Amino acid sequence: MVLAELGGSISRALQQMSNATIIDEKVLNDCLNEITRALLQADVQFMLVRDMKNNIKKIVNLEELAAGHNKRRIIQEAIYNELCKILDPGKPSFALKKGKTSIVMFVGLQGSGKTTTCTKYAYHHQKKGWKPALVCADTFRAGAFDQLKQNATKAKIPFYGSYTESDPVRIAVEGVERFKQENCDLIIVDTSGRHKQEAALFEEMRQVSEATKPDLVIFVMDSSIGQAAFDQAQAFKQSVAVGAVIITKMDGHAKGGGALSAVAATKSPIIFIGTGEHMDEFEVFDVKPFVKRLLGFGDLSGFMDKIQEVVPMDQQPELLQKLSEGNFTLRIMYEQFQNILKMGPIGQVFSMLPGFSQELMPKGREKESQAKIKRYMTMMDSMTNEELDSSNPKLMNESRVMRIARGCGRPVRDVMEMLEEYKRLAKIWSKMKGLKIPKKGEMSALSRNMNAQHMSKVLPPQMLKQIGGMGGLQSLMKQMGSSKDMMGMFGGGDK
Ligand SMILES: Nc1nc2c(ncn2[C@@H]2O[C@H](COP(=O)(O)OP(=O)(O)OP(=O)(O)O)[C@@H](O)[C@H]2O)c(=O)[nH]1
Repeated sequence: MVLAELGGSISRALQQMSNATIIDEKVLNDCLNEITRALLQADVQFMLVRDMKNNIKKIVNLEELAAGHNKRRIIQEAIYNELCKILDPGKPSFALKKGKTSIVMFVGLQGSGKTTTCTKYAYHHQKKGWKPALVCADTFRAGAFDQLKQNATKAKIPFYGSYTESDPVRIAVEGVERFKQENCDLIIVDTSGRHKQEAALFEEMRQVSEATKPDLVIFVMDSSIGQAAFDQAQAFKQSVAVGAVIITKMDGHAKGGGALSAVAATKSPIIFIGTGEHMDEFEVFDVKPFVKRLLGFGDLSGFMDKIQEVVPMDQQPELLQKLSEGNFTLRIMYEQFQNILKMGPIGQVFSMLPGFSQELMPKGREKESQAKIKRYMTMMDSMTNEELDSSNPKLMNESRVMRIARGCGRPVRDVMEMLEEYKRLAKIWSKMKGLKIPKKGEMSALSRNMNAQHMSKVLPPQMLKQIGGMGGLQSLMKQMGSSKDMMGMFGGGDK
C-alpha cells in the first residue's frame, strides 16, 4: 500500500521516543529528525516538512512543560495535528445536492486514472441514490470514449460522447445539455489528460470549463507522481478552479508523499482515494482517520463504516449482535468471506483495525489471499452445522479435521491452517465483545458509547502501555473531558 513505508517509519520513531526513560530535547529532536527524514524520503515537499517540524517544536516546548505533563502524549498529538494540517486545507469541497443538477469536471495528467475514477465517482453516487451521467470530452486519446462507454455500461450509467466530433467543448456542452434535460443530478465531464507543458491542452481544458460552468472541478492525481506533484497540481490550479482532489492507485507501492503535497498546492481537500482498478475500489477520504491509520493508531470508526459497506444491510444488526456477544463462529467467518469476495477489498476492512491487515492479507498479495479465502470456504462447505455454529475451538478434534479434509479433498494440514486462521480472526473480532450495539444508521455513534474498558480493548497494546495502562487511560479520558474526544484522537468518534 502507498505510504505504508512512511507510516511504518513514523510509528517506529514514535515508538523509540516512547521507549526512552526521560523525554528530553535530544529524544524529541531524534524523533522529529526521524519523522522528517521519513517524510522527505516519501517525497513530501521539502517546505511542508520544514514547516511541520518548526511548528511541532514551537508547540512542544519541553522546558515550559511542567512536571506531570504527559510529554509523550503532547508530542504525539502535535505530530498528529501537523500531519492532519498538511492534508487539510481548512475548507470542505463544494457540497453537491442530491436532486439538484451539479456539473463536475475531471482534470488530470495523462494516465492518472481519470476516466476510471469518473466512473467510480458516478457509481459511488449512484449507489447512494443519485442519478449520475458521464460525458466524454476527451477527444485527445483514441479509445477514451470506448473506455468510458464500457465502464458506464457495466455500471448502468448513462453516457454521452462521439467518435466523429473532434471539438471537446462542443461534446461537453451537448452532453451536459442532454443530461440536464434528462434530470440527472450529477453530470460528470471527463476531459483529456495533459501535461503541465502542453499549453494548448491547458487552454482546451479552460474552454471546456468556461462552456460547461462546472460546480466542482476535481483534480485526479496518481499517487506515484513523486516530487513533480506540487508543480503539476499548481499548474492545474492556475488554469481551472480546482476544488477537490482524488488520489488514485493508493493500492500500489509508491511513496505517495508527492501526491499528498499536491493538496497544499491546490489548497483543496482530497475527497476520495482510488484503491484498485475495480469500480468499488474507491474510498471516501477523511483526513483524521487516514492519519491515525498512518500513525498505526487504528481506526475503529472507519472499521464500522466498512462493515456497513461490506456487510449487506439486513445482516448488519445480527452480525454486530453476535460480535458484541463475543460469538465469532466459523459460520460468521464463512458469511464474511462471502461478503468480502462479493465486495472485493478485504484488506481495506482489516487495515482499519490496529495491526491486523499484514497478518491476514499481506499487501500486494491480495490475489493469493482471495484464492486462500475461496479454499477455506470449500473446506467449510464440508463442515456440519454444529461445527459451523460453535465458537468452541475444542470441538474440532482430530477425527473431525480428518473427515473435513476427506470431504473437501484437501490435505489435513490445509484444514489445520484454516482453523488457525479462524482462531486468529476470532481473537481480532472478540475485541468487539461488549460494545453497545448502535441503532440502525447510527454505526459511527458506536465509538461514542465506549468507556475506558472498551477502549482498552481496541487500542494497540503498545499504545495502551505508552499511556500507562488502564489507569493512565482512565485519567487521560477524564483529562480530555469525554470519551468522544479520546476517540477523536485514537480512532473513533466523529470524523
Ligand atoms: N491499481 C490501480 N489502478 C488504477 C486505479 N485507478 C486507475 N487505474 C488504472 O490506471 C490506468 C489508467 O487509467 P485511465 O482511467 O485510463 O487514465 P486516464 O487518466 O483517463 O488516462 P488519459 O485519458 O490518458 O488521461 C488504467 O489501467 C486503470 O485501470 C487505482 O486506483 N488503482
